[in-house]
This record gives sequence, C-alpha cells and structure tokens, in this order.
Amino acid sequence: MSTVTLRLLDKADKEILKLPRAVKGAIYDFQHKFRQDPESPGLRFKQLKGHPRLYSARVNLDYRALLLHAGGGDYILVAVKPRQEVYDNLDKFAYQINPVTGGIEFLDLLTIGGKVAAEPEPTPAAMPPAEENSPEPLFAKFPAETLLGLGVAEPLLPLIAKITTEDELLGLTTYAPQLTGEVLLALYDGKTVDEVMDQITTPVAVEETVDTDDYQAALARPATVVTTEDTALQEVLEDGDFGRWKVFLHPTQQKIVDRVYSGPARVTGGPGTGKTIVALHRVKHLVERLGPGEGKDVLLTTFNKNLAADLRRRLLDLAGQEIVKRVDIVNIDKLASDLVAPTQAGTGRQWIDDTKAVIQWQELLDELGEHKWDAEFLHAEWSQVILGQGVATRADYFRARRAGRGRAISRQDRAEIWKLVERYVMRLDDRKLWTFRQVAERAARLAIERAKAIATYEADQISSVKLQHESGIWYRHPYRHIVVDEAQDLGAAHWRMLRAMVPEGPDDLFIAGDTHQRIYANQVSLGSLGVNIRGRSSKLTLSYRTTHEILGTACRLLGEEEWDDLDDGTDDLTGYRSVLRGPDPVLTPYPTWAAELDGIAELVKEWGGGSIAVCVPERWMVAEVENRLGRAGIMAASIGPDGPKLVEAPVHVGTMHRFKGLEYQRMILAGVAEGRLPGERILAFEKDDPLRFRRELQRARSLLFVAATRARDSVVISWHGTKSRFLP
Ligand SMILES: Nc1ncnc2c1ncn2[C@@H]1O[C@H](COP(=O)(O)OP(=O)(O)OP(=O)(O)O)[C@@H](O)[C@H]1O
Repeated sequence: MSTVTLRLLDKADKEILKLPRAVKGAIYDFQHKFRQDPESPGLRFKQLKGHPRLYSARVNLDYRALLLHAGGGDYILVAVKPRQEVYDNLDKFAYQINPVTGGIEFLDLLTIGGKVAAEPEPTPAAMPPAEENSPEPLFAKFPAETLLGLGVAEPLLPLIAKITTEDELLGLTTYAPQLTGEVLLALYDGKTVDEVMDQITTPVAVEETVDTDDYQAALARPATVVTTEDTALQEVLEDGDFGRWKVFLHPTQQKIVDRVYSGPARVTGGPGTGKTIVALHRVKHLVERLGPGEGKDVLLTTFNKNLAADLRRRLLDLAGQEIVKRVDIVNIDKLASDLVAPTQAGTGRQWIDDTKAVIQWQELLDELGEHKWDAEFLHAEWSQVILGQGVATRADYFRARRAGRGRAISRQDRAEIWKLVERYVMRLDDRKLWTFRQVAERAARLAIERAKAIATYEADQISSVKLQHESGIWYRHPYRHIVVDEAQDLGAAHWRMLRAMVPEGPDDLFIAGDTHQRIYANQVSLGSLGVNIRGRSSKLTLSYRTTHEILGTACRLLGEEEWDDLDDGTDDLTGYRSVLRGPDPVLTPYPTWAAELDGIAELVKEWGGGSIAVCVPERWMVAEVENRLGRAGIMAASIGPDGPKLVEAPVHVGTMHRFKGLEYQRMILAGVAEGRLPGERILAFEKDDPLRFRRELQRARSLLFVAATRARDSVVISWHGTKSRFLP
C-alpha cells in the first residue's frame, strides 16, 4: 500500500480549472499514478533547482505539476503549468509557513505578478517624470512590518508595493493566500490596522510560536487550506467553483467544525458566511467520529421542509449515502409531529399553521365582541409565553417571563388573557384543530417525560441499552448529537424538545443561526430553556455569497436596532465582510405599481439569464409579477412553502418570507414602500403600542435584510408610492 498523500492547495484550483479539458483529464490520471508510485519513471518526478521542497512531475507531454513536499509521504499539489513556463520561471515560485497562522502558503508570483501593474512603460521625453504622473500605490502608507504582522505573505510584498488600482488588488487577491487577500481588501476598504488585527488576523492566528520549518505540523493546522481526502481533488476538477464549499473550509470554519465542545455550542454570523456549510461539515465530522453503526444517531434539523430537503441534498453531496444513513434530516415541525403522532392516533385532529391559528383567534374575538387585544398579539402571547415555556396553570402564567414580548402587562391583563386562551383552546378542541405550536409544546412535554424515564432507568442501573422497550418507553435518548440550522426562528417549545432528545454532555447540541435574520416572532433565551451555550460561541464574518457592495447596503437596512444573541446578550455584525466585488445595488422609484411591473419585466429581459428572483412584501403581488413576466414571454415560478414550484423556471417569484436560506445571482426586491414594508398593520401600532411597534419594525427590517442578502451579484430595490423608511 502506498503511503503517499496528494492534496490540492486552496487557490491552486483557480488556474487549474482554466486549463484545457484534456489537461484536466490528464491531471486526474496523474494523481492516481502519483499516489501509487511517485517514482514511476513516466512521472519524471524531480526536485526543482533552488527549491528544496518543490518538485515537478509530468502530467502530460506539455504540462507539469508543481508539488510541495510537506515531509514523509505528504505532497501538496500547488500548480499545474506548461512545462516550459515552469523551467523558465523557477525564481517566480515561493512557499512558506505563515509565521502568524502557521499555515502553508504557496506563492505563484508569475500568475499574481501578471495581475499587478507591469513595469512602467519608458516615459516619452515630452511627458513629466513617472513619479509625478503615476498614482500613489494603494498600500504605500503601510510599513512592511505592519503588513507582515497582519499575516500578509512576505514574498508578495514587492508586488503589493506596486498596486495602484482596485482591479490590480482584486487580481492579486484572487490568487494570493486567503489571509493576505482578506487583510489587503479590509485595509483598502478603510479599516484600521487594529480593526484588521482584531477581526481578521487574530481569529486565524496561532497562539504558539510557529516553527516555520516544520511542514508536517503546519499541514495539520486549519490555516493550511488543502483538500483532505484523495477524492476531493477529483471533485474540484469536476464541480469547479460550485464544489469549493465541500473541500476548502476557511480556517475559522474548520476550527468550528473540528472542536470538541463541553456542551451546547453556537455559531453565529451574517448571511452567507457559511453557517449552513459549517453545520453540514459538523454533521459529517460527528458521524465519522462515532464510527460504524446502524442507528440514526445524529439529528440535523432546520426551520422548514424546503430547507430540510436542501440540507439532505447537500449532505449527500458532501458526505455520501453511508453518512446520510446515520442522520435524521427533518424540519422542526415534522420532528415534533412525528413525536406526537402515535399519541394522537384516531383522534382525527387536523394541524394548522400560524396564519390559520390567527384567523381562529380573530373569529373568537369577533364572537365575543372583544377589542382590547388583537388576534396576532394573543396568538404570540399564547404561543411564545404560555406554550413556549410549558406554562400549565394560571398561577404559573402570572410568574412567567415575557422576554422579548415588548410592553409590560399587568396582573389583571394576564388574568384576562388566560381566560381568553382557555376559550381559544376549547374552541380549537371542539373543531378538532391543533396548532403547530401546540404540537411543539406537546412534543416537548413528551420528550421531557421520556428523558426523565431514561434518567430513572439509568439510575436503577438496568444495564441493557435498547432503543425502545415493548411498552413504548425509550431507554435511550433518540440522538447522540443534534445540529440545528436557522436557529433564530425556532420557538421555546422546540428548544425544550430538542434539549430533552439528546443526553447532556460534550457535543450534544450544535446551533447555527443569525438573529439579524429572525423573521418570525420567536425570540428565546436559550439559557432559560436549559440550553447553556455560555463560553461556547463562535462567529463567522466572511461572506462567501454576497458582494462587498450588497453587503454594505444590506447592513444599512438594519438601522440602529439592537439584536439579541439567542440568549440574554446582544449580537452584532462587527467584522462582517466580503472579498467579492460587484455593482452597487440600484434603487429605483416608479410612479405606479403598473410601471413597477413593467420595469421588472424589462430588467429581467435585460439580464437575460442566470438565476434570477423577484421578491415582494405581499402575497397578492406574487401572482401579478408572475402574470406580468408571463406577458413578456418570461416563464416564472412562484415559491411556495415547499420551495419553488418549478425549480427550472428561469425566474422565481415569492414573498420575502419564502426566501429564507435561498440564494440567487440576481434579485429584484419590489414594492419596498411605506405601508407595505413596514406594512399598514405594523404602522397601526405606532400610537397605541410603541414597544410592539418597534419590535414589529425590527422584524420587518430583518425581512428586508434577508431578502437583500440572497443575491450573489446584483440587487435592484424598487417601489412605487412613498419609499420605505428602511431604504437609504
Ligand atoms: N468555505 C467555503 N468555500 C466556498 N464557498 C463557501 C464556503 N462557505 C460557504 N460557501 C458558500 O457560501 C454560500 C453561503 O453559505 P451558507 O448558506 O452556508 O451561509 P449561511 O451563513 O448559512 O447563510 P444564511 O445565513 O444567509 O442562510 C453558499 O453558496 C456556500 O456554498
């Protein structure tokens, strides 16, 4: 058996993917041969002159692979180049262990140099001297020691000193090591050296002093961004940029995936920073660590069915069937329903969502002639405070915490609300209805009872561990690990249920979410629900989805609000950034809705292709956009609760709520006007319930923020009437 490993270095793929198809095929064959026997004569494997760790090997007649030897049998593929280019430019290749991160870096100064200003043309005699004419280099004011201290790769300093335009900078960052690119772009964007140090360098720096000659130690660090498995190289060749998330994790992402946590852990981060990607890698990591087995030991859950289906598809792509077999991938309401279903056999109950539940409230209030409270308020109070916290008696409700519920209510108010809730529950019972919130509460109760039974069973020292006893009582928690995505939208009952479904201990719960994206009224304090994440929180700050320009506009939409951290603290988007660049978002007013519809159709036609979506604040607008696009000969599909009705349609249209977790190349956010976002319903609270007004405004802001950050390349925001107060 060969003990040779061959991994691909991050960024090397950028040039490799541009090679002719036949060369890519030859690389595929080459890596097989190399792993079997690097010394096989056909490979002409040899060390390059002047580079003790750099080797070349034959890919085909014209191309050579450059390989960095990390010690033992470990090699890293750092480039594939035309044969002559390699030998003519030996002095243009450099490598190092970055003294700040401890990660291995390869510098292809030939490619990078080509992106930065070529030597200045000789100055014609009539022109002023070059120094007066040429622009100031962008990084002239930063001493070399400062850049090196921030982790910039030393061999690039001479090239960095020449950069005078944003294009050159972007050219360099495309091929430079990740940290160098992030640091330079942040400085260019105006961040101070201290900010860059805190937000970009420190999170990936190693604490120990780095031995810059120990390549074996460096290879094991998350800062060395290489593919891990042998098949990964093939995936990169086949999937191109779309497959990068599977094989090149950012060092910050990698650390979060690999860490052993002593209890529940949480990862936060702005849109597109890879929380879902990290959650998927974490699931894979946990299953691999469990070793062989048959049962579904890991639960991966998220907010809705559509997102759960997407997680399944991506986990399959990342980890394969054997891993997926060990994971229950299910949305949170389905998880609760499945738990409760056996206790409801034959009752004929129908389960209803929040919208229908509010209609039931409205009908009850109308029947009673009750006007003091509105249906939405009562539904939220009942769902979040009473059901969410498992409040069983009136006395308990008098004492219950109302975190995030806005205006304080008196004891008398609570007594009235309790009475109304009792009437409401009776009404649902009579109609054989059950809201998903009730299902969640019942599921939480069942899971907690079962957890107690397990504890008793264990205390009784009955040794055999079976999944289920004949009586239906569990003698083992259903899962060993639980991973939650879109955590900001789960309700209190969901958390109590999840807490009870996994034994307390290391790596029990892994929670990914971003409270800036909370679009349902489900604010919780995890600590008070038995999920203690203190000291086990990490943050992702680099967006892989959205451009710098979109991200800047989106963040401004959030205003000066304060955001919770799923616990009793606050969260913010400090350090949130992107290395991607694109056009500025466009804001377009229209005189009427009809004109706006025409504008949407024209724009979509102009864009021509790619993945495009139009999102609107109100449901009725969806059909109108679809129709207008249809009249323009553009096929559009609406997005329902289970995702786009026709995935292949060139344009997807939906209300903003439907865009959670999705992403598109180009987005139009239409109808962003006062009275729609925020809607009339919210504006009505301004006088009577200022606290609620603020809370609802915050949620509306989040909705717009979520919608705007679904776009990868460009965003157009339009309105008719008065522009939304959230827009700049
Ligand atoms: N390490 C990576 N390499 C390449 N692409 C990545 C990486 N991490 C994330 N991405 C890509 O960035 C995009 C956003 O990732 P993901 O959906 O995980 O972000 P998120 O933080 O969950 O976003 P949101 O909060 O908006 O749901 C995806 O297209 C994903 O493939």
